[in-house]
Amino acid sequence: MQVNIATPILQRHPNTTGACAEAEDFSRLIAQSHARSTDYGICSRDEADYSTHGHSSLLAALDENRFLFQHAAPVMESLYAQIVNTHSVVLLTAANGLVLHSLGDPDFLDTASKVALMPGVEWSEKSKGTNAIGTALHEKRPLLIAGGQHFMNANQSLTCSCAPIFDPHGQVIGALDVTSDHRRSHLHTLALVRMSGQMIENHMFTETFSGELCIRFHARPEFLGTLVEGIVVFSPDGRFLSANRSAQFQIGLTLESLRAHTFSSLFGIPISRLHEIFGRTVTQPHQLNLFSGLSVWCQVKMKPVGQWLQGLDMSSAPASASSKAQADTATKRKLQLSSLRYLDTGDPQISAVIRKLCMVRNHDIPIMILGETGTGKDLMAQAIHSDSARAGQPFVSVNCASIPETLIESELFGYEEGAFTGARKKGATGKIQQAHGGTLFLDEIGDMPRQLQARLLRVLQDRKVSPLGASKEVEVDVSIICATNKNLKAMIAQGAFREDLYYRLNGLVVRLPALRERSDFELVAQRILGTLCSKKPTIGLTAEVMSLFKNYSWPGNFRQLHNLLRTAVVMAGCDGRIDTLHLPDDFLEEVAQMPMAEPVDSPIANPAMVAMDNDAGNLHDVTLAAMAQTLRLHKGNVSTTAKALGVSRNTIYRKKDLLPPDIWG
Ligand SMILES: Nc1ncnc2c1ncn2[C@@H]1O[C@H](COP(=O)(O)OP(=O)(O)OP(=O)(O)O)[C@@H](O)[C@H]1O
Repeated sequence: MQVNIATPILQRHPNTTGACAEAEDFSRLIAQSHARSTDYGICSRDEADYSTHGHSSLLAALDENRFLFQHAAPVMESLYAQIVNTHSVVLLTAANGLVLHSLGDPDFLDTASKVALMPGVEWSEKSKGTNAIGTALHEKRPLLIAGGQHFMNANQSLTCSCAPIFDPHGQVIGALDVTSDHRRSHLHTLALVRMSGQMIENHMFTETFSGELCIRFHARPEFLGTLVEGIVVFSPDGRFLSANRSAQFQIGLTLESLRAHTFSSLFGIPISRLHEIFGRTVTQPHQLNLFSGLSVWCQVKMKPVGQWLQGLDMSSAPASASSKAQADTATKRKLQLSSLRYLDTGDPQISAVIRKLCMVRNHDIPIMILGETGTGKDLMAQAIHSDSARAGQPFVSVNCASIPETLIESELFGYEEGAFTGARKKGATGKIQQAHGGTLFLDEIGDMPRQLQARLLRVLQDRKVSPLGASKEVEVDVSIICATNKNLKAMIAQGAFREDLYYRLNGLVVRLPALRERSDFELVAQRILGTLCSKKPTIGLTAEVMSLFKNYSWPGNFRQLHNLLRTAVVMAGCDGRIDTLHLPDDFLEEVAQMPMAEPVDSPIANPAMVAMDNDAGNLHDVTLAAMAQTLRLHKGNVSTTAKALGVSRNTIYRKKDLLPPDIWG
């Protein structure tokens, strides 16, 4: 087979200098990969195996790689936005080369290879021979594999740029790849892919070590806060925990070698001097010298002095294997318990909501959760609290709809002894005060009586509460989350809800999708079954039941699904399979009366399109008009527009050139 060795590798390897050495290095790498491919028993003339791993394996892989997926998905969107219309596909794979997610339009490929760029197909070297994904994962370095450099003839129409992705502990957990037709390849694509991979790694790194002492540095101050800054984290007593790839590069040591270091051995000063030098919890850049003599600008994020000193052990002993293991275990435990992440089960709308919530975490921005009844607003509020710095403090929930109007004032604000007839002898602390230091969750805020809305507004503005009958106000420090299934804007228009209160509460508004809108139904149902049968559940749903469930509208959302499954599990037993005979008659009757589901791209499935079709007549024009209108409504956001119209994002991207340019966000 002809191997093209002229294509330069776009990565400067630490042990080589100059383009010649790089080309030699690369041709050796390709030759070794081809030899491995032969050893795996692959023949270059074989027909490529494009079979998928199956839907349930893919779901399990998505669940297992949720941390990676959650951080990679938004980066993939922006990477794709940069290469849209270049006949390319963006792929995310797990560490074994299994494609987890793809963005883009493989229409440029012939039918067989089109299928290969889909979730569920494995691109390891063992399965496809030399290819960018499998070989980059094997070599643990970014690679561009073009046309004839692929081992199998079947893949030689492709050019692929791939960067492996490392987790915050230096393990390869997946790969990011852009694949295009080999005649349309661009050398700069690999640089884009590498930068995007680095972005994903930095996001994961920062989130994993959010509570640790974090030093960001670069030799040039203008690079602080950019993708290329080094990030290194230490425990409060100065033991090295981890460093991102840029930090390893700048310091000139691998993660393994860095583990023998402490803060003081790396930066040449005792950790106890950090507060003296930097003074505040988030600092201005300051110059320090690395042990190699290189002077770098540093920005430090650390806990306030009191908390800091509590954890400070001045011994600064080097990190032992056991301390690393402890740090790893603590990080893993934190990841497992992070309940926002637990709720992120793969639906893109929910992932987007969780991403936004993570961005505002710990900024005490009031959060408003919208959604139909039973969509998990309460659960989400608890997850926000337990993932925040206020997690150890109270989470106090007030259901404004369930407390009688006459009692809601005293419930919320509390009262002093003898404040009113029937008051308790010693008075009572109101819910707002009970939440001091923690989070106050105002559920069904749309049902708050109008005269109390003004009092609540004052509390939010002044951060003080005055219990009934009290002469003094009490200061309160609470983070506010509210939820409603009502249309507050319509209520404002009708004078039933105060506009000023609305704008106090809506720091970040998130909408939870209804169950029928979610794409992760199977995983969610399996999770609920898991909670209902705690001891090694083997229970599942028959294909017929799953199909019924997927086509049902679920007006009661999770609550309804939960109740239905609870009864069904009792009937079927935890080792059985839930069949239609385990479902309640009224549910089956309702399902039987439902109209047949329409294909999602059909105008019949989309009332907006139907309405316009009557007026216009040319379906194509109507479709474009509906897309333009919806894109405007969603401020150019393709994902939410696609969801609203019930079409794929690709359908919208395909029409990009036909839509007015001013509507893109
Ligand atoms: N993502 C989820 N996975 C599994 N079960 C869930 C999920 N979200 C919510 N539930 C379950 O659904 C039920 C209703 O959830 P929750 O009370 O949070 O909904 P809600 O939107 O606040 O409802 P309402 O508007 O009626 O107060 C609860 O039993 C909850 O445990």
